[in-house]
Amino acid sequence: MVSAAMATPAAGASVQVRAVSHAFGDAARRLPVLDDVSFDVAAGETVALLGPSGCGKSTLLRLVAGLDAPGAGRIGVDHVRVAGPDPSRLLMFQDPLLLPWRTVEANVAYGLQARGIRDGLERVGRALRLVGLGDFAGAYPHELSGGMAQRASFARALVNHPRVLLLDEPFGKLDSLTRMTMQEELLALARRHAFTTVLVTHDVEEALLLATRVLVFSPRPARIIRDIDNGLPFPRLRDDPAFIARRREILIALGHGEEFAR
Ligand SMILES: Nc1ncnc2c1ncn2[C@@H]1O[C@H](COP(=O)(O)OP(=O)(O)OP(=O)(O)O)[C@@H](O)[C@H]1O
Repeated sequence: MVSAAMATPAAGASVQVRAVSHAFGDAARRLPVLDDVSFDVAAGETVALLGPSGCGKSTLLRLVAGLDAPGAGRIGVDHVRVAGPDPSRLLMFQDPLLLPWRTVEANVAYGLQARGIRDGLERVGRALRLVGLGDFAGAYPHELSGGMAQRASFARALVNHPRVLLLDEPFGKLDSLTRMTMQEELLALARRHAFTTVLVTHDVEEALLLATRVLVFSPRPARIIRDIDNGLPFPRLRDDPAFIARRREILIALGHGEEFAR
């Protein structure tokens, strides 16, 4: 569980996505994936990206991470053009991607060691306690449950003091109860440390529980078809009529018929 006493010195950065278009392939077999996408994420805000499978959400996240450059348009963080990956902008996937031959502590320390950061182990200990894995520093990934492995992956991100966390369906492989716990923990972490979060999810409820704003994308090539300000107060309750109404609005925007949107 998340410890209230811990603090990381990260503060969120703002993100600017301006007229971004992107395609894969060559002139003969061109696959347009993003079509003139523009949005801003304020520092500390959590924005959820929802859209049909294969529309281009992960591609957009990779562009914000700086892993690829957009075909057209511009991506900025704190109004500085993104020119490549940076530890302050971290991408986390559905799969925790832990190295099986390293302990949890060594997995979390990996990026810091590579960058030669001296107080690395202290930072690792803090991050592990923050995600409730303080007693599992010496464990190997095969000794962890799915939820614990994803927590270790979170710790590996937090230890870098990220300013922007880019989450690509981070809870997609977890059972529904672990998923709920992890959602609550992410919410607590994001609110306490004020890092900026861009969350790709297929789960409308997850988007509404966590995000301050929900962007709904069209089928590929992805365009923003709805930008929903999710001003629901915390704690957000799934059975709150306002929550249900917003969920219905999003499902209809995603093209689901009235009968399935209830
Ligand atoms: N490196 C690549 N080379 C060629 N095509 C790619 C590449 N990466 C993604 N694509 C294609 O781009 C489109 C968008 O993929 P992307 O993974 O961004 O979608 P997504 O919205 O995240 O999908 P899902 O919700 O199913 O994860 C898909 O048609 C995919 O096949």
